Amino acid sequence: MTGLRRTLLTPQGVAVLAGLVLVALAAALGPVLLEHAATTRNIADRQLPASWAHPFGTDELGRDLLARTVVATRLSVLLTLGAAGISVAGGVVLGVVAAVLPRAARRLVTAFIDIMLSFPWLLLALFFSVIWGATARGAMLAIGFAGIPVFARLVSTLTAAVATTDYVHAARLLGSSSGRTAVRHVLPNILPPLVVNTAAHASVTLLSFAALSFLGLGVQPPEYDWGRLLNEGSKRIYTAPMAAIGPGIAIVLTGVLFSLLGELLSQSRPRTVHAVTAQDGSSRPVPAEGDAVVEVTDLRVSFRGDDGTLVQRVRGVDLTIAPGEVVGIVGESGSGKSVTAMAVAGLLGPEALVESERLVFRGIDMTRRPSAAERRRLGLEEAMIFQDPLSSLNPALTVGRQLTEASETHAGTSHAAASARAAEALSLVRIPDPPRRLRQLPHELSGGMRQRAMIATGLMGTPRLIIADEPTTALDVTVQRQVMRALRDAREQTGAAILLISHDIALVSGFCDRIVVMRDGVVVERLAADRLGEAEHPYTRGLIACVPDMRTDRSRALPVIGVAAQEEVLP
Ligand SMILES: Nc1ncnc2c1ncn2[C@@H]1O[C@H](COP(=O)(O)OP(=O)(O)OP(=O)(O)O)[C@@H](O)[C@H]1O
Repeated sequence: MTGLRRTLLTPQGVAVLAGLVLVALAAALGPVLLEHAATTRNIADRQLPASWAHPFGTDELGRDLLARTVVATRLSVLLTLGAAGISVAGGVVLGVVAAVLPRAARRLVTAFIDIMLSFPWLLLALFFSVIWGATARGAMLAIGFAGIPVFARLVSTLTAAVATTDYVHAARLLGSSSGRTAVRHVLPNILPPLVVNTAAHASVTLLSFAALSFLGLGVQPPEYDWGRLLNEGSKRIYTAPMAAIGPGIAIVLTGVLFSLLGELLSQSRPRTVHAVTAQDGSSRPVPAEGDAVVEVTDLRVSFRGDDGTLVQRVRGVDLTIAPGEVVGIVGESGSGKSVTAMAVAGLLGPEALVESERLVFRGIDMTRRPSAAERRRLGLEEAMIFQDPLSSLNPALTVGRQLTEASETHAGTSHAAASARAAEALSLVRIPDPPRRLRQLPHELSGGMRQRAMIATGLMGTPRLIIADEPTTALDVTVQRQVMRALRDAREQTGAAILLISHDIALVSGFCDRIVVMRDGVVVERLAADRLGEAEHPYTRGLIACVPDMRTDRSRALPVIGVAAQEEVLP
């Protein structure tokens, strides 16, 4: 909102606002104040050229064309808004449906949208106007429907992009239903670009109305809009040019205003973020010791390759995490660390084929769809911290809103109690001035603070497992230390187990109890963190050899992992 206000206070913003106010006044007051001048016939003054008395001249019945142009504002603008509304509403419905349908049906709808888009827009409008007839209503429906494919494509693309973001994954992890996720997380984030495009599209819609009315297919006498006036004036373009230029100016200026409004809205779009969950009680619940938090046996995850064949990316992984244990998964990029963690969290999408002998989180079978009660438990007991804190927080919601969401939803905590808990969680991860930070949007926090806010999100429930997927990769070294300290504090406070994913074996060995080394979808070695020196697998030793220390000869290149593993170039 601040961004919008700032943009509107620029000279361009003020000019656009003033123009829009003028158009709104003409639409509201024109038919009231000028109806008489616009409709009174005066045969003596017929077809006069422009003069001081009649700046746009008069028509063949002696009616003042300036008055008629002003009066026509209302119908022109209403028809434009009506048609744009139809395009947007139809586009949102079709676009969201296209984005959520199963793969085959989605392809069908997308192909239909693509075919519609391949026709020039005005051609579609002409086609529809033949169906609905040459009336003002028919033109509005025709232009509105012709615009639906444009918005359907925009919405399906935006929805698909938002649906794969970390904060939507996080919302799913917190047990948010599809409807709630769409309304709370997807819609607010596709709304700004949608509004921007709607404003820009309105100018095209206005021009299309003018075109249809000009062709005699739109508004019919005795009604008149700017296109109709342009049509009538064009017949006298050589003798009384203002009869056509007058309505033409109205069309162009209003169209430019709509375009500029779209431009201004796009400039003021905030860049955003989102985070957390909670519970009321004053004393922080400590999970009971007992069975393993995570039990994974023979996990296999496959994705379809470009040629349609299934490619196994995780191949037979076994993993057990005890309560409170800190386990690290290390391995080079593409080794399957994240996919393993996402499978544990139940966050892999339908594109992944997950098979396993056993995939259990605290008694919940993660291979099948969880029940409502299990979803609630998962929302409170699992926390996920992704690599990029900016993309893991919903940019459209305040930090406080994101922190309190899960506790209010799943634990039934009151808003006041959840807010107090959120402030407590932020202090716990050492974010100063929690009340102020809770009111801010994610982009107003620094990168390290955002990551710590994500950790605080996990503290709002009763976390049994915190999955941190490369939580410090995007941060500089000092901030990395703060984030790792926050993670350690979180563990001490809650007793939660931690699954830390990283390619940095030094970071993992300093933080974890146990290390699991993955390569090419397979676990190649398991080690106690304090026994790195005893690593046996050449790949693990290669990873260790790549970590520089105080004794490293800086004039020599570090070993390359693959080469180190193959040639066993090891310390
Ligand atoms: N949605 C997906 N569709 C197809 N392939 C995928 C998908 N997600 C992951 N993969 C593939 O699975 C393999 C393992 O990916 P994963 O993200 O687990 O690697 P990683 O070890 O976490 O590496 P990084 O540190 O780069 O994230 C990669 O080859 C990746 O391309």
